[in-house]
Amino acid sequence: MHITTRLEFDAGHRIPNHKSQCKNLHGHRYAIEITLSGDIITAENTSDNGMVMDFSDVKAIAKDAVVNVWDHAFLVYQHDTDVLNFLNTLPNHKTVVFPTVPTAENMAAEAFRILKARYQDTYGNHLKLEKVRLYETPNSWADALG
Ligand SMILES: Nc1nc2c(c(=O)[nH]1)N=C([C@H](O)[C@H](O)COP(=O)(O)OP(=O)(O)OP(=O)(O)O)CN2
Ligand SMILES: [Zn+2]
Repeated sequence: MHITTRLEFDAGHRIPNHKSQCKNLHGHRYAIEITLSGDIITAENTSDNGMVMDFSDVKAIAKDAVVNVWDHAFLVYQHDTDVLNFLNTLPNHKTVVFPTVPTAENMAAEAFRILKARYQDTYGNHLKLEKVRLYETPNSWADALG
């Protein structure tokens, strides 16, 4: 069985060296969809009975590990020196330094890497992170698969 839940957040970024307008500082209302696989839990008289994982627990983990970290932050590539130096002049600015250029593809891959270890199987139901889908706009997204 597969389950998917979706969260949204706002963040700024730029793609240095982009051939068009994405080299400018700008922001998106991102959406992230988390897909897990596992057996349906059959544990009578428990809150999780009939679920792969409670959606609220799926979301709580994603918020804690990724969404709250990236929300209202500026995501900057670690080698984008001009922007990084500028952001470092702003007191208490929420800046997230990315190891890769913060494209939808790299953000999906980074979220997958962070979240993979966070979804732990507590009922022996073979819980597994299958996919992270990262929407940069309503029309464009990237999938990171396990
Ligand atoms: N493969 C990728 N291509 C592009 C990415 C990306 O992450 N992966 N990112 C960008 C820019 O960040 C840009 O902000 C988004 O580009 P675009 O889709 O052209 O933006 P629109 O606002 O025009 O999107 P609509 O869906 O048409 O509203 C560029 N390319
Ligand atoms: Zn963009």
